[in-house]
Amino acid sequence: MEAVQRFHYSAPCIDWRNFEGKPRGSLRYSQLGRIKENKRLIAHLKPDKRRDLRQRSVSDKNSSALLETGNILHSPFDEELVLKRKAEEVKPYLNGRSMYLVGMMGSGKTTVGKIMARALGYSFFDCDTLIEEAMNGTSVTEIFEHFGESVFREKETEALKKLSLMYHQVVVSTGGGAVIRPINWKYMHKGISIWLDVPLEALAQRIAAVGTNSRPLLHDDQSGGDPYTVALNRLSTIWEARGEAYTNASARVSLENITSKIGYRNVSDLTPAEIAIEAFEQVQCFLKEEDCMA
Ligand SMILES: Nc1ncnc2c1ncn2[C@@H]1O[C@H](COP(=O)(O)OP(=O)(O)OP(=O)(O)O)[C@@H](O)[C@H]1O
Ligand SMILES: O=C(O)C1=C[C@@H](O)[C@@H](O)[C@H](O)C1
Repeated sequence: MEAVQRFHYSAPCIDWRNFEGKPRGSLRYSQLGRIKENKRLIAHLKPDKRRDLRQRSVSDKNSSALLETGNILHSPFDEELVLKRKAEEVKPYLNGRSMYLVGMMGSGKTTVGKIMARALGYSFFDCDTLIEEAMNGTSVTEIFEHFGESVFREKETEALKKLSLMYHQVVVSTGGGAVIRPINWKYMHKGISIWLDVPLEALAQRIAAVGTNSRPLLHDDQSGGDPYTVALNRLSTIWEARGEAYTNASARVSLENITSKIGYRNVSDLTPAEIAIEAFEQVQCFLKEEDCMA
């Protein structure tokens, strides 16, 4: 319990809807002192060393000693507890409403969405998978190739409509482009939409690592650059066209902001569970605002 309290941080509620271009971390931190202290303590550690410490803290019976050296040196076990507790805090105020995760390709909607669903005791759906099932197992890439993007977008809207009308208490990982059609927002606003805002460079790194086979909009056989550069160029073009559409979401989870808040150096140091915890915090902020406006 104590470990939970040490790790606990409160999310600053920000009015990010005054969005101009790509948001960058510029929050007012209520716990700046603690963050600075954390930074000072771990600044000299490389990410793998920090992970090392986290791992050690799980196996070490006296793990509190490690935890006391800074709030960030928590173990996955602590993360689970915080996650569970956050989910329990939020759940009564959701009134069964579903959550829709939006964000660019590779932003972690599926990874984080599954964690959130498990913590809430909700079911999880991946919109791309539902479309593939509705097309008798035809993959997203094949749908794009054989039928074109417009058919895929129609199917995407049908899937979101069905999800929003037929299901409650679900977490949905939407396709990266679900935000571009206003009609889709009509369905997603029946629940709470959460934007996973990840810097393009981090997305390009993840995508370069796994390849673009299942992401037809990122295919680029012409440019011939290395996978990271190709992915970054394609993502930048897509971002230009739809970045602003993500701001329709009820809540924004900025990986850059969490990174500064916890005191990490890179967004790639964040675990999916840490991101899920922040998502619950931002949902709480949204619910409070909603309550004030009612
Ligand atoms: N916090 C994280 N740190 C490092 N890698 C991550 C993180 N979250 C997700 N990933 C990795 O990034 C890749 C994309 O993640 P995921 O499939 O969850 O994203 P997505 O938003 O659902 O993608 P898409 O919309 O393209 O289907 C996966 O290989 C996943 O393991
Ligand atoms: O960003 C996009 O437009 C897409 C993202 C994927 O999840 C798939 O929905 C499809 O590849 C299109």
